[in-house]
Amino acid sequence: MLRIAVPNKGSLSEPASAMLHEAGYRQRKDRRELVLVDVDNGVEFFFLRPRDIAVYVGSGRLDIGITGRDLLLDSGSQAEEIMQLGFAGSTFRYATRPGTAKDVSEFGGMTVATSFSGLVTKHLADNGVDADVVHLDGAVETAIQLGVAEVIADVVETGTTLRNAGLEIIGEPILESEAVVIRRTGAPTDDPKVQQFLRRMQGVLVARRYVMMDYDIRVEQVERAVALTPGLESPTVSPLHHEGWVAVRSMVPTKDAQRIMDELYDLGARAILTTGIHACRL
Ligand SMILES: Nc1ncnc2c1ncn2[C@@H]1O[C@H](COP(=O)(O)OP(=O)(O)OP(=O)(O)O)[C@@H](O)[C@H]1O
Ligand SMILES: O=P(O)(O)OC[C@H]1O[C@H](OP(=O)(O)OP(=O)(O)O)[C@H](O)[C@@H]1O
Ligand SMILES: [Mg+2]
Repeated sequence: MLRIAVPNKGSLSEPASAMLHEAGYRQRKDRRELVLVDVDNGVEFFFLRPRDIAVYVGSGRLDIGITGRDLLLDSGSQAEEIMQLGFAGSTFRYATRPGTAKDVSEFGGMTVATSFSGLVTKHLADNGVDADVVHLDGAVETAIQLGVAEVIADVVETGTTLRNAGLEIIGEPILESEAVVIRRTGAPTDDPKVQQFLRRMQGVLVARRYVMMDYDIRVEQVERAVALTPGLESPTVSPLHHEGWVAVRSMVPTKDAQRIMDELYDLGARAILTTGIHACRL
């Protein structure tokens, strides 16, 4: 059985389970369930703290896991990213009270509070900055107000939490993070069970990002039309009973679908339809 670590709480938990469910796997109904065996799909899910997932996978006890890139790098585990999942997107950044420092190079002698001390210690060292790092479990924004640190390093999504704490972002992002699939560093890449899992997850991403578009168009315009809807490989073009017309079927990115429909209409296409994709294997 393939053994997979899934976040049991926090920002990663619900979207990860939703994606696994869309990929056809059983998911827990009760948040207190710790292990779930999906016999039909040959998979065993372990619901673990997001922060611990890289440790389990890095130790080789579990085959793969879903976690955040920031948590993976912070852990220092022998695990590597093998797929990006497109949710829990955030940046990891320094922040201070206005006027404290303009750049990481000015943090020397200061104290930096963070829940990601592995990541921050490495980043400061890489930049040749001699600052103290104090590890806190969460709500690190408050550390400055309470005098524990002059600088914090934390996850920033909208920036609202920082603004509410009267803090400003300093310098470039330390990293850009999102949910990722990880495995033990150097594990064999050709394990068929892992490959099948990745294809299923890829199928969910494609189903979420693309719609199927169908339209009818005059033969003379078909080259210009398919330039707008090239599809992933090549569009299907079929003859219509009505002579001089063809039907075209192609996948298009959901975010571009309305614009493409307008442009196809202007080219003379008619009966332009989009339909959702529920699942796919590329
Ligand atoms: N506001 C957010 N937007 C996007 N991603 C986030 C946000 N907060 C945390 N994350 C991501 O979630 C992961 C952290 O997981 P964790 O469950 O520890 O944090 P959390 O969602 O803040 O939960 P907790 O309630 O335990 O603090 C990291 O990969 C982080 O980048
Ligand atoms: O930029 P924003 O959109 O405001 O989001 C970022 C905030 O979200 C997370 O906090 P969370 O609410 O999980 O609290 P925590 O600090 O206890 O983890 C993160 O730690 C930041 O504080
Ligand atoms: Mg949090």
